[in-house]
Amino acid sequence: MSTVGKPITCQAAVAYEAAKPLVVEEIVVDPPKAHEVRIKIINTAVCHTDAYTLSGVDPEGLFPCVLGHEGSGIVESVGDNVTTVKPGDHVVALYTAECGKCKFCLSGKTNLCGSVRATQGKGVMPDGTPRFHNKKGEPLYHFMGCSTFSEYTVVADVSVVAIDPTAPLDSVCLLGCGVTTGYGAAIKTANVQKGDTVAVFGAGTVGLSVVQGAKSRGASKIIVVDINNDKKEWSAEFGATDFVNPSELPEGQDIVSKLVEMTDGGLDFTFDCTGNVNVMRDALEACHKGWGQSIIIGVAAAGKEISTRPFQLVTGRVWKGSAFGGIKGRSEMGGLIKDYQNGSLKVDEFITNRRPFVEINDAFEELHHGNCLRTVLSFK
Ligand SMILES: NC(=O)C1=CN([C@@H]2O[C@H](COP(=O)(O)OP(=O)(O)OC[C@H]3O[C@@H](n4cnc5c(N)ncnc54)[C@H](OP(=O)(O)O)[C@@H]3O)[C@@H](O)[C@H]2O)C=CC1
Ligand SMILES: N[C@@H](CCC(=O)N[C@@H](CSC=O)C(=O)NCC(=O)O)C(=O)O
Ligand SMILES: [Zn+2]
Ligand SMILES: [Zn+2]
Repeated sequence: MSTVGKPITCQAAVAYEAAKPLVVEEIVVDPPKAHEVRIKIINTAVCHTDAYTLSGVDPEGLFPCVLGHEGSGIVESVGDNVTTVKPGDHVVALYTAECGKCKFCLSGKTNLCGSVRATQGKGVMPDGTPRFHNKKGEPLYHFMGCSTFSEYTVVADVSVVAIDPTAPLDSVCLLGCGVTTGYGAAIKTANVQKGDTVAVFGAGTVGLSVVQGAKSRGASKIIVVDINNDKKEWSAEFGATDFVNPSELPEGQDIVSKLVEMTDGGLDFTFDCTGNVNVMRDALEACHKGWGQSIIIGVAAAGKEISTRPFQLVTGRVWKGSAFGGIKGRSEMGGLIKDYQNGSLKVDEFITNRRPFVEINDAFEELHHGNCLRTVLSFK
């Protein structure tokens, strides 16, 4: 029986309260309105940002909500005036929308899109209402315009991209965030060039994706900095030339001086992939005087601020940030999928764990373990 135009009751993981386990239960997902798309999610992974928001430190965090933003699936139905995807299309959800028409999209300067960001940050669809409610009839907030921790979700048409149907959904879900973010930060935001020296702080999926982006550009030195030695082997597999554990430096040496010493004065590019503001400072200060650029990717908790001596910038170091790797999801996802399919972009290598969706709380738990990069959850 067709579900088109009808509410769908399905399984989801609801975050009712900060810092509490998700509740796996049946929720009701309303049909898509105009310019909206209802997706049957097939796979979703858990990103550190989901854990960050669940922990309660995200100033935009709202409860109860349906988290999840690294997901792939199949379009179930579309609302009026949707022209870019159709039922049956295989898709990846996009937390960075691309409308192609707003000031941001038309600027040619950024991948940030202004079309749905305001309502996205308030946990509702562009008309100001949610499409989710629980069995008691209580509304549930959306998250990052995606909410992939539900068997069915509704997203804005600008927040979804159709992909090659031969691409395995249980791998390419990672292109919805972690892999794209790190890889794009290296090849787009920083635009690393052959021979450049690079340091990556934090060897999670995002950081290791920076590493593979830097390697693909021919960086001469790629130093991974992580407090967990278990990340050393992975770092080498993704292309790092060196690994430094800052907690194991000899007495009197700090990570900045160590990196400056290793690179004859500092790095061409550094990347923060930890979300720790002290690490962000180290990453900036390890840049080469005159031209080094430090890219902030990590997400820091509410109230945290970055600081450094202005002299660091006066003397030519540049501090910048990167969201979704500077990638425009609807224009550029197809290229990333091709890179994955032709073997030039590693994706499967990040999948350390697989679980049925009902085990989602275990996936959150293992995200905090050094031996896990990504857990991919499957609905069926
Ligand atoms: N800007 C954007 O568009 C995006 C930002 N993010 C953010 O990027 C960051 C990384 O995400 P993800 O890769 O999923 O996260 P992970 O938790 O998998 O990776 C972070 C890594 O940093 C390590 N680490 C923690 N503290 C330090 C430190 N002081 N020095 C060096 N290494 C440290 C962690 O070690 P350990 O394992 O021991 O904890 C871990 O290996 C997060 O803040 C996330 O919210 C994610 C996606 C998109
Ligand atoms: N809600 C947080 C901001 C979180 C944040 O910076 N998100 C990243 C993506 S993290 C993905 O895993 C991002 O792209 N931000 C740009 C945006 O438009 O949200 C807060 O308010 O601090
Ligand atoms: Zn993410
Ligand atoms: Zn736009």
